[in-house]
Amino acid sequence: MTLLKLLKINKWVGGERILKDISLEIVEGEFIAIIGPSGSGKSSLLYIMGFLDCPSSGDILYRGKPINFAEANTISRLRNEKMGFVFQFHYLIPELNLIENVMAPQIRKGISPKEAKERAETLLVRLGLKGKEKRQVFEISGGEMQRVAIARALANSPEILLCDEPTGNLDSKNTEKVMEIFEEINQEGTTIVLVTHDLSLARRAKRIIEMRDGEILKTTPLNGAL
Ligand SMILES: Nc1ncnc2c1ncn2[C@@H]1O[C@H](COP(=O)(O)OP(=O)(O)OP(=O)(O)O)[C@@H](O)[C@H]1O
Repeated sequence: MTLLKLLKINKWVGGERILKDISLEIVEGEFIAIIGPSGSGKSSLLYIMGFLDCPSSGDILYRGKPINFAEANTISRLRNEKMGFVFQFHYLIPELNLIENVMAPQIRKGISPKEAKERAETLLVRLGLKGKEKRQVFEISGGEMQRVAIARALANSPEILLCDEPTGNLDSKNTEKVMEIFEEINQEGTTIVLVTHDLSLARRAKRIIEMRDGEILKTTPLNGAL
């Protein structure tokens, strides 16, 4: 089943066409890596996939339904309920402790505090943070912060996890931990799109999309491409 379909997506920024006629289909359960040189449009494409930015032209379908960027409420509900995001910087809320950070998106969705707390606890344990649930964000390491960010991204059991250089600030040991978590949740059925500079990480995905100058240069293997 196709989860996300992009059809002839273009994005213009300040007179520059940064995405050029991008067509792409993401099937449920895929693990896709997007690679390419700096400035090739990887992040811009990921943002559009996550409805964080709107295209200048082209169509997007989520589970076959056209996305209308003018419907802000529908878009934000889809984003909150179906999508998870992990960025290079964790964007955790410093005023909240770790468990509260993971509870926050669930509370926003209307889940009861009791249920949200239980799920947050389970996720933090799963991500190796047992016993640190009540710590403040500044009381844990960078690798741990990124794992809390992943727990938060998984809090609402997203259908798709969109990750922009999630290991960009991590050492090799923490990078490995994060990649193992991604592989694990992908095996459990979560679709993943990972933007990375690192070819060795990209090779762990099931499909690699290579970008250059706002275009898809190559998709490996070729079968999923439109
Ligand atoms: N908000 C913006 N304003 C102006 N130009 C932008 C903006 N966002 C992206 N661009 C331009 O669009 C192009 C693609 O940027 P993008 O961040 O998508 O590339 P990238 O492949 O993710 O790069 P990097 O690997 O360095 O993060 C670049 O030329 C960039 O300068």
